[in-house]
Amino acid sequence: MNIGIIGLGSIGQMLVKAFCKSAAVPPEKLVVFNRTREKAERLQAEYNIAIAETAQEVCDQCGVVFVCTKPLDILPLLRELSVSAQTHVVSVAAGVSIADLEGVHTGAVSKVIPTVTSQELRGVSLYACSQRLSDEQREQFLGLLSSISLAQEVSEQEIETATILTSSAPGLIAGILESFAQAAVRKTPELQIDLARRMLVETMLGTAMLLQKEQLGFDQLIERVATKGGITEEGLRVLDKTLPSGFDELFAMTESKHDLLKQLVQKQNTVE
Ligand SMILES: NC(=O)C1=CN([C@@H]2O[C@H](COP(=O)(O)OP(=O)(O)OC[C@H]3O[C@@H](n4cnc5c(N)ncnc54)[C@H](O)[C@@H]3O)[C@@H](O)[C@H]2O)C=CC1
Ligand SMILES: O=C(O)[C@@H]1CCC=N1
Repeated sequence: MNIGIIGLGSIGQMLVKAFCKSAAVPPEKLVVFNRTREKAERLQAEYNIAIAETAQEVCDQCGVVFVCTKPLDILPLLRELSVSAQTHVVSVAAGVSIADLEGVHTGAVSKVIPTVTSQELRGVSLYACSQRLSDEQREQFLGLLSSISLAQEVSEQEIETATILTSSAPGLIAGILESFAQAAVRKTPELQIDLARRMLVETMLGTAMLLQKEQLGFDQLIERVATKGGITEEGLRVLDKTLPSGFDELFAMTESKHDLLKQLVQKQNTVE
């Protein structure tokens, strides 16, 4: 069965690369369409995927179609298309619900929140499916997500907060690391910023591996690093003072943005 991808921005491209890297989908069975054809051609040069002339062609040729456009482009695009009820439509958009998707497609629909880290076959794909999926469709869908990530089913109540932890997190972590590196250089200008960044990346990789390989809890790792009466303890005290309120604000602001997006999507449902 062919797998379709409409929209080749960050996430559409990640899916192409990850499905090819994991060998979950033979490249010739990946059928893609992007508004700007050059993006598709660049990917084709590397992966030998098939390029469709239109989004409709993707839907006509594929049993599963990942729609990877921006949230406000999802429903208008699906309304324009004529998609067989046999086709499983998967939206990756934040703020577009299963009910929204069921309103524009008569067949099976799912929602997945992928992460850019799945290009390295790591990270978590959050997903929620409609009741309309057959056992076979569900198994195939899970197989695809599991080939590129840890596939985690979540309720639509959980998905927004979980999105911040899994899908926004690579960007947020990069922001935290940049701030960490900049502060180090402000403190000690002799230290080169690029060296500070490289040190943090290597340290982050090592930290993640240690946590995972030894199945350490965060508290256990802290205990291992923070020598009693030592230096790290002082740093942790500062973080305890400043981070909780910062993260509370982060979740409040991202929730507001999710709410705004959902309102705009709902407006698209009522305009006709
Ligand atoms: N970037 C990320 O890490 C994540 C993004 N998402 C979701 O993925 C979706 C896409 O996000 P990005 O990839 O970051 O955006 P992007 O702006 O990089 O990509 C959107 C792509 O869709 C194409 N496009 C727009 N309308 C189209 C149409 N009618 N037909 C074909 N192609 C069309 C654009 O040319 C562009 O290449 C959003 O809905 C976002 O919520 C979800 C999880 C993570
Ligand atoms: O920032 C965004 O809107 C998308 C959804 C989650 C990650 N990136």
